[in-house]
Amino acid sequence: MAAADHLRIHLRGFLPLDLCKELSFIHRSCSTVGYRPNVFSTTLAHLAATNCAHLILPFVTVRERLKEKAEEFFGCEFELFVEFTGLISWCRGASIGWHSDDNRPYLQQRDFAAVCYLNNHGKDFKGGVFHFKDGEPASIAPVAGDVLMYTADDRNIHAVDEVLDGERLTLTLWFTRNGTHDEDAKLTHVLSQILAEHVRGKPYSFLPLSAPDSMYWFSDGHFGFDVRCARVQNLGFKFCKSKHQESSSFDLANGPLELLGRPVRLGRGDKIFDREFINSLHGLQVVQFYHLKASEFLASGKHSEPYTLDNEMNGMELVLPCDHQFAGRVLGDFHDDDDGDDDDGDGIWGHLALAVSRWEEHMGSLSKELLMLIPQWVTHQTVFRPPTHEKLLGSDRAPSGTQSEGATCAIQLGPGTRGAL
Ligand SMILES: O=C(O)CCC(=O)C(=O)O
Ligand SMILES: [Fe+2]
Repeated sequence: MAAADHLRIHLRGFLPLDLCKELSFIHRSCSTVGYRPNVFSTTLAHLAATNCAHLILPFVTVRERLKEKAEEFFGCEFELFVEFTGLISWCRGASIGWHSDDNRPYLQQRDFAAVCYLNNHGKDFKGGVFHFKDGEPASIAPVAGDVLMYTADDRNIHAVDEVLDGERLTLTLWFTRNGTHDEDAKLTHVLSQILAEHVRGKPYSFLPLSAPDSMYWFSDGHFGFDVRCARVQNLGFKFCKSKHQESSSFDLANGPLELLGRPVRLGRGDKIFDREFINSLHGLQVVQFYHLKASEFLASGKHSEPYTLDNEMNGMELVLPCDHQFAGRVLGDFHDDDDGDDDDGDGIWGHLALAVSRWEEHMGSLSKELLMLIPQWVTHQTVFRPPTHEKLLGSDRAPSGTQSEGATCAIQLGPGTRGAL
């Protein structure tokens, strides 16, 4: 079958909804301001650079399945490399006019694209419909779990309508025949360094490391916000000072946003959750994990872990130059009908306490899995899921080709660690 025979395919329900949600969790916990106006992105290289290499694991199986599907459909078995993998979200105002995906000199290696939709047009965002200039299907309104694959050349000129409200989220991959642009070679190089440090006595830590503050700063030239603050705010929380912080003793050479790289606590209303997070990204990941898991916590009947609250909010909220109204306009108000959480305060704090320990367990188990896999990945210069590894991990990974990839969330290998293995 020649590639010319098949230019594009719309695959419905290719990604399980659990995986869509887990990838959304990763994006909302780790994204930085993206490469174009009104866009946020989370690349695998960024995850590796910010102590979050273990969060590459939920991508591995779907990445392999997408590459296999592209090779089969476009008739180029064993010829393709993944050139780029990223979570990309477009917020209000983002759009792209008619283009092909190889339309710049530095993009000419791109042969095929796979765009996986992680949320729904109409429900999670308005606008953002995809159009091909010629041929069928002509227009695609994103549905969570659907994938669009197409050749990256000018036989697939396409455009995306402006996003009018909410945040439109995709997992986007490009494939190439050119091995010098192999993303896996770059990733395995970085991961081998991480493993070498771990072995040499700097134990792998799953506590996130902040990138420079400028990477989280979103601005339209007049107003601005820090995306870490905005995403915590969007779920009803705010960053508060650490209990031990004497702000006067800080030398904030680069301004108040520096406080987001230091220990923080989480507040809601007039109460502070009395737990220190190593930095704002750590707090943000736990809040997003709480949101991801709230309905599961309710259904399991496990509602709470012990927690204490500090009622002294006065003067404790971090004063940052974030325009929350602007952030609300850009990112939209977050609605998720099935998070299962009502707004009664006690339930929220109990669930947050539960999320803290479950987050540690989950990240601890992903980190162990990553450290086990890196040697094989480095040997083969490929990021892959060895079949024997699935068996070792037990029954929570169904065979590929079924609704299976979301299962990484279910793995729990034991009690929480303290962030370093
Ligand atoms: O997100 C989409 O539907 C397509 C985006 C696109 O065309 C691109 O990033 O080149
Ligand atoms: Fe495109």
